[in-house]
Parts: sequence; C-alpha cells; structure tokens
Amino acid sequence: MSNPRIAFVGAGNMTASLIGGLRAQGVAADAIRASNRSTEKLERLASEHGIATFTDNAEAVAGADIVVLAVKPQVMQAVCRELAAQLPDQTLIVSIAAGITCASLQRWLGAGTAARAIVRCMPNTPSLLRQGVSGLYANAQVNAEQRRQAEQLLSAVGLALWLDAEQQLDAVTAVSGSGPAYFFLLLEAMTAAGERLGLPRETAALLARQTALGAARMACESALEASELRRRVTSPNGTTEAAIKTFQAGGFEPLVQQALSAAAARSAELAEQLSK
Ligand SMILES: NC(=O)C1=CN([C@@H]2O[C@H](COP(=O)(O)OP(=O)(O)OC[C@H]3O[C@@H](n4cnc5c(N)ncnc54)[C@H](O)[C@@H]3O)[C@@H](O)[C@H]2O)C=CC1
Ligand SMILES: O=C(O)[C@@H]1CCC=N1
Repeated sequence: MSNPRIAFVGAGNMTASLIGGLRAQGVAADAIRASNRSTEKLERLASEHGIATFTDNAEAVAGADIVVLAVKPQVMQAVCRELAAQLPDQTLIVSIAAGITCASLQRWLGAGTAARAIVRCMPNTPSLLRQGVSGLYANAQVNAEQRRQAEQLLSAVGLALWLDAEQQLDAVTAVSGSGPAYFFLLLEAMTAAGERLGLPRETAALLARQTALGAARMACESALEASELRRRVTSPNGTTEAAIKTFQAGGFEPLVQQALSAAAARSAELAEQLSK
C-alpha cells in the first residue's frame, strides 16, 4: 500500500503541523481526514488543505489505514474506547500523545480483539515547516510495512528517529517534544534584555530570531560540536565570556538538566496516572 489513507483524531496544534507538512510534501488531500470535537479548527484545515473533516471520530477513521491519535493525553482513554469497535485489527495506530503507553492504548482499544499494531511517537511543532524531529517506538505487532509507513508519515515533516525502548520517549519528550518552547523562552528573554539595553523592541526581536536561526543552522550544518562552535565565538576575556560566565554562575547547565528531568518525570507521571 503506497498511499495509505490517514485519519487524524483531534485537530489541534500538532495535527495542523503534521497535515501542513504532509501536504507540503505532496500527500494528496483525499488521503487525509481529520476529526475534532469543535468545528472551528476543522474549517481552517478544510479551507487551507482541502481535506475532508468530521465532528464524528468514527466517521473520520472509517476506511483509514493509519489512525493518528492526536488528542490531549487526558482525553485519550475516552477517544480510544469510543473507537475500539470501529477499528479493524490491521489498522496502524499512531499515537502522538505525551505519556500514554502502548499498553494503555492496547487496553483501551483492544478489549477482546487481537493485539494492536501501535507506533508511539513524539513529534514537535516545527513539523509545520517540515523541520520537525520525532522519536518513534513500535510495539511487536507493527510489521515492516507499517513501520515504513509510520516513518514515512513522520519523516514527511522532519527527522524521524526509531527508539529501542518505549521508556526513551520520556527523554525525547523532554528534549525535542517540549524543546521548541525552551528556545522560544530564550528568544523572549533575549528580546526583553535587548530592549532593556536600549534597542527598539522590533530590532531586538529580529536580532535574537536571526541569531537563533544562524546558530541552529551552524549547529546542524557544521561538523563541529556545539562546544567548539561556542568556543569560536568566545574571545578570551571578551564580551561572550562575560555573558557565558554569568549564565554559568547562575547555574545554567544544572538548571537545564533539572528542567528536562522535570519534563521527563512529568511524561512518566502522566503515563502512570492515565494508565488507570
Ligand atoms: N503541542 C506540541 O508541541 C506537542 C504535542 N504533542 C501531543 O499531541 C497531542 C495533541 O496536542 P496539541 O495538538 O498541542 O493539542 P490541542 O489541544 O491543540 O489539540 C487537541 C484537539 O483535540 C480536540 N479534541 C478534544 N477532545 C476530542 C474528542 N473527544 N474527539 C476529537 N477531538 C477532540 C480538541 O478540540 C483539540 O482541537 C497531545 O497528546 C500532546 O501530548 C506531542 C508533541 C508536541
Ligand atoms: O507540553 C506537552 O505536554 C506537549 C508534549 C510535548 C510538547 N507539548
């Protein structure tokens, strides 16, 4: 099956990013469907991408080869139980929800049926620009063709990296799932600092944004480690050193470690709380 029919359940930020990326990649509009509880987001998706949309999840998933579960973790159980009887055994289930395990999905979707083929993944919002990155984990029921399809789905919007252990998704969530927000926070802080140092707000924002873009491209395109790229900006006793020393005196690296540990712990905690 070279052109699988894909249904998205939940049409929020991530679905919009993924569908935008798939369409930009040339995936046909009639291969994509989406459902959502409310109509506003569906209308936007239908007008931007020409896809069929539904307020009834069961209607959206009818005939789909791949069902992407993209609702918030807290409503996943209800959505799965609602769809359990509608999904044939061979449907590939792709869940993008933070902290919902394959075992929970299987239990909610599978009552009385054969074990489901489930790919759990953690993408991120730059998928909208096809600059996303995702970690993917496949359970034992996922066959080679389905693995290829899941990889094709996620690699249409960025890099797709397979994981050996489901638990690693907590770390992926902490690094790259939530990661765009950390860079936006840094941009906000640098813009505010530039403004306080006397720049017009728009100028400060532009300087910060373009610097982030340039630095990210250097990090991606250079063969050098980030530490070496940093060293090359940092003249002995110069301006960068003054800033870096200030970051480090404030505990920057341990703070980053603490922040990412909190994200990973929250992902594991969601898995525990929502598995009931
Ligand atoms: N936002 C992000 O950066 C990332 C989010 N995720 C995961 O993606 C999932 C979706 O997140 P977002 O798109 O940010 O959330 P969102 O809140 O923007 O979208 C969820 C959508 O689901 C709809 N919905 C709620 N109940 C429903 C139901 N019973 N049936 C159908 N639709 C229903 C809501 O109306 C909403 O439009 C979450 O599980 C989150 O953990 C994963 C990676 C990154
Ligand atoms: O904040 C969250 O829970 C979701 C998962 C990764 C990014 N956003």
